[in-house]
Amino acid sequence: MPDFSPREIVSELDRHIVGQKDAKRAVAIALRNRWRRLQLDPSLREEVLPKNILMIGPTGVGKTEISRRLARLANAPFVKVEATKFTEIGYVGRDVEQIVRDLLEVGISLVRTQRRKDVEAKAHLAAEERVLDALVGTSASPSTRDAFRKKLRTGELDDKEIEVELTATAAGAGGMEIPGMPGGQVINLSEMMQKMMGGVKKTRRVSVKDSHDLLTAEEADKLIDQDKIVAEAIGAVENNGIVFLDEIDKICAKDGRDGSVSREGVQRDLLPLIEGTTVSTKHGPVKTDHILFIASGAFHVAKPSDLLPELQGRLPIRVELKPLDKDDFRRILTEPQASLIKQYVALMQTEGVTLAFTDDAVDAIAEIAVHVNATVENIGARRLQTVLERILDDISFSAPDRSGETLTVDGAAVRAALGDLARNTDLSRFIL
Ligand SMILES: Nc1ncnc2c1ncn2[C@@H]1O[C@H](COP(=O)(O)OP(=O)(O)OP(=O)(O)O)[C@@H](O)[C@H]1O
Repeated sequence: MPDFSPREIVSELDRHIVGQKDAKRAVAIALRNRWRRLQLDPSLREEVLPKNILMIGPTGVGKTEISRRLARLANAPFVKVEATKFTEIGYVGRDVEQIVRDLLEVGISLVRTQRRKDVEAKAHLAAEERVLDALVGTSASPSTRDAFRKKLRTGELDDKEIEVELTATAAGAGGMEIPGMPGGQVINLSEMMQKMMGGVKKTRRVSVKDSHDLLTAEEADKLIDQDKIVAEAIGAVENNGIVFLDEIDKICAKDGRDGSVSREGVQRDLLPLIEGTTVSTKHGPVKTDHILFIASGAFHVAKPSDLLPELQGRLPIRVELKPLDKDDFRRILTEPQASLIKQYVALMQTEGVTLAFTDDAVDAIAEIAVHVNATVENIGARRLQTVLERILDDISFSAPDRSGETLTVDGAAVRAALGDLARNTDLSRFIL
């Protein structure tokens, strides 16, 4: 786990998210607390529970984005779940445990990617040998092999087709849940087959270029110990995992009137996960005590105090995210490291088109987004995407024919493209 200070975490989040200082501070402290906890004596470490967070704010103002970026920064397994999903018909109480199983799958693929990277150089060489075997056979003289190796490295042989034997790995292959069996009792057929037959081999015809990634991944998997990956992933989930529970306000009302599952019931089901329980998964038990839960909701109708008292107690840190105004939109368009405008400029660059936006244009886009949010529906910063897409529709379509040109979008162009549309509420309901 990286040992960033709260200040460093906030400044890292600042590179992607505009404003929302309180929320950034809260998640930064939560992350640092996890690092602090891991420095403690093991006996005390078990006692320190995470201070889960309740984010309150309208849609599209950065709640998910802050949590997702935090997870990426911490290299932490992360899942986002809509709490309302569990009010659907057909829901059975223990489905909430699936959250932890999903989190573990995310953790496993995170750890596997890291470990693959660690052995990449070695795996790369081993894969090269296998490509050479396929090209010249195993009995070719060393000088022939070397000659081909050179050609391989310069990419001369990229398009040549070869036959390679690949193992159908258990990795990623789904397990099969047996109806009626308690959750987590899963039979993984491909894993069983592998154990019985020592791996199922399959011959595939692929180009030299494509074979390389496949073989490197396979060689890397041979170099890493799968059991260790699972053990490490369980550790990462238990100590470092983050669950983002969206729409928690929607499970506040006392009872679903439409025959769906009682909302309070869903809160009760969620409670043990947040309080700390052990969930059985096909990879083994996972303890949830130290998983960080970030719950989020608009709380337009229901209030945090409408949640079950036990749940309120488990979400002690409350942060409010502010609605975004025109100035925020202007900054969101331009400041973040991969802001929407930077993305469009880069995309057009691939066509040889130089796209530029004047300050006046950014101003006009922000203004239209605020206007449509106010008159149609407030979807926060997501509105910028629909507005920009509309403005750049023509340019996007004709870009391949305009290679070499510089296209400047100014305020007048924005207003010309959208002014009438934005003023017509009925029309913008469909288009913007
Ligand atoms: N303050 C912000 N700075 C930069 N980008 C933002 C900001 N707020 C929202 N966005 C962008 O808007 C989009 C939606 O934001 P996000 O997913 O965080 O919404 P949210 O607040 O979690 O809403 P919901 O509860 O509906 O999921 C994302 O693409 C995000 O990058």
